[in-house]
Amino acid sequence: MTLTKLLPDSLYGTLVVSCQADAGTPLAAPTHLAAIAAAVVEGGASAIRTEGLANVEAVRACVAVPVIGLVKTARADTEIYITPSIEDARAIARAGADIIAFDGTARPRPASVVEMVAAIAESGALSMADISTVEEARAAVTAGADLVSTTMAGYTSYTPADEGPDFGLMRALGRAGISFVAEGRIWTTDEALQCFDLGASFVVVGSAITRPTLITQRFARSIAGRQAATPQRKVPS
Ligand SMILES: CC(=O)N[C@H](C=O)[C@@H](O)[C@H](O)[C@H](O)COP(=O)(O)O
Repeated sequence: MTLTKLLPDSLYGTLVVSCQADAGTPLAAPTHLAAIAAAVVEGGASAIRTEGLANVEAVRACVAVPVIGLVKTARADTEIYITPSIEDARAIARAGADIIAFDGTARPRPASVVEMVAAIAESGALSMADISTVEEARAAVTAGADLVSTTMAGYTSYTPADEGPDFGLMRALGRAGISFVAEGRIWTTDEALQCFDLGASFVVVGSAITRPTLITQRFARSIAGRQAATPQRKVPS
């Protein structure tokens, strides 16, 4: 059996960590993201999901685990920003990704899901369709996607943007007999375990592990809220 055929099985029941940083933020450099990737692999991450060609290359060179690659591209002609085109997918494969994540939603798009899956298969990588509904998941599976992930739940105009993971979608995917990866707004270990209880093949956690600005904001806001409700006195001098 080829490595790519074995790959999804090797990730089954594990934690994958997404290492991404928005352009212009302090960690947005391939060396920084590769260092974070190495650190989370030491902590037990079974694979790394990362964005941008230079980051995929740097992470690939730095860790021995599988790399899920994508590019985020803001285009005037489409809402689709996760690996919108066939050329993007080919470039990510050349950068060394084992799995290529792409937008698998039903929105108008430069290349169809069928075309994206075919191009990714041709590149030798596995495809991961980022979906937001059961119908999109079903269409991606029919198109031959190797994995479907709940990544886009809450990020399309027709899905609810809850604070936490979309457990409702996971439950519905399970009921429909569709294998899925749980991704998006998983902030606690309990939430990660609940994803597995609902049938997730593996979970992808990003912000809660690798975005220190967001993690710090959560602590700072929570502490500021408490301070406003019950002000703490200063230690008497
Ligand atoms: C919607 C979208 O563009 N998601 C992106 C996909 O690669 C990333 O920004 C997320 O960090 C990733 O999906 C992990 O999710 P979270 O950071 O919530 O654990």
